[in-house]
Amino acid sequence: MEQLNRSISKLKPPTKITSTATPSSTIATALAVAAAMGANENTANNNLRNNNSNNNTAPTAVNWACQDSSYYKDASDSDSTARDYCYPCHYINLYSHSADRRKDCNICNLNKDKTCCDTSIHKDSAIIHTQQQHTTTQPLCHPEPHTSEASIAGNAGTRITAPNLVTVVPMIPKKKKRPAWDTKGRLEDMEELTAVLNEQLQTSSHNMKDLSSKLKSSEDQIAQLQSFRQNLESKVAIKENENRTIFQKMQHVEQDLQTTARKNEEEIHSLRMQHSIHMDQLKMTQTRLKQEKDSLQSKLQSTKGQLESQMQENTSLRSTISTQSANCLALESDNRALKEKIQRTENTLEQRETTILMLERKLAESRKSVKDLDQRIREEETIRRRLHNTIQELKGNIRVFCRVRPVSSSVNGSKNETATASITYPDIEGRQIEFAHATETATGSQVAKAYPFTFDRVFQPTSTQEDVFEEISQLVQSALDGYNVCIFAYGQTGSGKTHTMEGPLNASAESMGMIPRSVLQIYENAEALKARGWTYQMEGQYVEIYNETVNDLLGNDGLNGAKKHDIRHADGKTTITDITTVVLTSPEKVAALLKKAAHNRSVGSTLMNERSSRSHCVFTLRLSGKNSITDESSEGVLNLIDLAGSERLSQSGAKGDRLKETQAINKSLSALSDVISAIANPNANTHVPYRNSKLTYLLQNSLGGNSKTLMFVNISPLRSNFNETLCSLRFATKVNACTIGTATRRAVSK
Ligand SMILES: Nc1ncnc2c1ncn2[C@@H]1O[C@H](COP(=O)(O)OP(=O)(O)OP(=O)(O)O)[C@@H](O)[C@H]1O
Repeated sequence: MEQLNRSISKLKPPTKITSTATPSSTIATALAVAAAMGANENTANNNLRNNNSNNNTAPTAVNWACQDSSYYKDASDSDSTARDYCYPCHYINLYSHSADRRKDCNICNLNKDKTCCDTSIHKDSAIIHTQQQHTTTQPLCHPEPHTSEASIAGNAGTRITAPNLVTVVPMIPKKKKRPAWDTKGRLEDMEELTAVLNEQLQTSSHNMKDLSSKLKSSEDQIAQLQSFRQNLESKVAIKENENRTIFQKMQHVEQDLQTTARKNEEEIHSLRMQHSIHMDQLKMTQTRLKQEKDSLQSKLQSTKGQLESQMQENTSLRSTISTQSANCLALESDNRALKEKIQRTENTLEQRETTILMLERKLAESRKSVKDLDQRIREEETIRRRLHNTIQELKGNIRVFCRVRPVSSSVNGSKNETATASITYPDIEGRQIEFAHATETATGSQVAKAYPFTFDRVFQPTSTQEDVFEEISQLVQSALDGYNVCIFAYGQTGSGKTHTMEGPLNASAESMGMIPRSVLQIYENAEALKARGWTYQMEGQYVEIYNETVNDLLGNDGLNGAKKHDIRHADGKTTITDITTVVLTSPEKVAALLKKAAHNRSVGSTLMNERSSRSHCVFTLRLSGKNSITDESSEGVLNLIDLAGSERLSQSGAKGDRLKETQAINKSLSALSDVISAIANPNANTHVPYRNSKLTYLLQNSLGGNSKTLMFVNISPLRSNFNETLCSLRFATKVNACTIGTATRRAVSK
């Protein structure tokens, strides 16, 4: 059986039905063959019974379908796809092998829920289940043809009747074999057998008739089936056409698909490229993000640390807040107390406001009186200036101060050279100085002789720059008031003229000379006078007279007559051509000016000290004042002069250029002496020889009758310098004896 099943399952399903044999004809043929071959009737009967019993297993389920269930899908088959057709007979397995659902009817293409042309085809699910079981458990093709209940679509009304297979063939009784000698008995058995066989023959004839009629009906059925087959073939042809069309369509679709696939491949390729680029970018981004992540993590760590510290701080702040809350309560109570206090204060304030109003009235009155007082001060300022001038006049318009320089610690030499002269200061007012010097008489004996001198002021070696300036500050004030003031230092080389007028290089506040101190005082006084309506403009010039040549110490052209400068006088004013004039707006600017002058003097000669002692230096400060209240104006000039050393030619032993220098110096100093003598002469018609030297010509307006002049005579305390000191003191006495006219103020009152 299994072998048969396997061989059947190997059969390829035919596309067309080629055999017209039906299952019923197969059965009849089987019976006929069995009979013809004299096969044991028991075997034939058993086959029939088996078939009947098989038929009984699923009598209804197989009525409408091919009974050769071996062509149907066995449940155990690995191919799980259910077959729709019985391929050999082309009958239709209407049902799916799935037990829980029914497929569409393959004949009418309608499912059970719709009306089929032959409703008998469709069975309920229970029957299908039975069919299922039958199909899976019955491998052989059922001998039964389609039942009378079954019908084929397209052949509705034609029913195929099942053959009657229950006609029983009489059985041949079994008898004991008779011995050979029992001829009668054997004859009787033969007769009996003949009767049975006759009966069987009759029955078989009868069956033959039935079978013939059955054959006829089967042939009808075959005819029906053939027409059904033709019907199906035409359907198949239509389907094949449809298949071809579908196939062509499929080819088109395939081509389209291939084109699309190529396009897709290209797209995929470009997408892959993009993808790789994106991947690279993503990797870079990933790296960057990783770095950012790392930095963020480190930041997070630090932030966590900060957070923790802030939390700690928070905790401490909370405790502070609780403390502060307590303090706040205390403060609130204080606040209440303060409010009460404020209320009391406000009351007091109101009283004070009344007082303030009263005071404001008084203030207005006071302001008026202050204004009056200011007016009086201005008037008194004018009076002060007049009185100041009167005092200066009383002191004398030409005054002489003597200053003895201290013995320098750096002085080296023999004992005679470093020995100091015998100097005394007899009066307590500080106006007298007396030298005691031993002189040889005609007899050769040594006689001590006294040389007393009296000046307006004598400064001892211990006197400071401040002491000296205190005495001349009144004259400086006169320049601010609009007078011409001339202060010059006279004396031998090294007697301290430059120290007195300028001070040492890089001087401190204490060691500053008369020039910087005068400028500072002028600035201070000018500032103070601003309150009284005075504003001043200051201009500075610094020139050197060397060998009767005027050099500009503030210019950039160098010295030694690089540029020729002429002295001019006009309208009581002295000017020098091509000279540098610096507007002085602050004391610092004056300091810079002095520094530049010192630099120019130093570059003028490699032997700076030599040159400085051989030239006259004149610093001129012009002061133009204007009073915006009184509309007054004033123009004063302050000349501060460091004269060249006054060595006597006979004693200096100079030769060559030094001789020429000394001659020029002596000439100019002698001219100065002559000018002062002429000015001091009471005869008004006396000629004043200003033009005899560049120095006197330059100082013409400062030495004249309308100026205030102060001469420092600087002397050395050394005995070795006694003769020169004596000469200087005698010249100073001569100057001091002069009485020059009253100085006039260059002021305009409008
Ligand atoms: N009153 C003083 N106190 C301290 N030192 C002084 C005083 N007078 C002069 N000297 C010092 O004596 C030296 C010479 O002084 P200074 O150069 O002022 O003399 P001078 O008369 O200007 O000489 P020259 O005619 O050569 O220019 C300087 O070193 C200076 O510091």
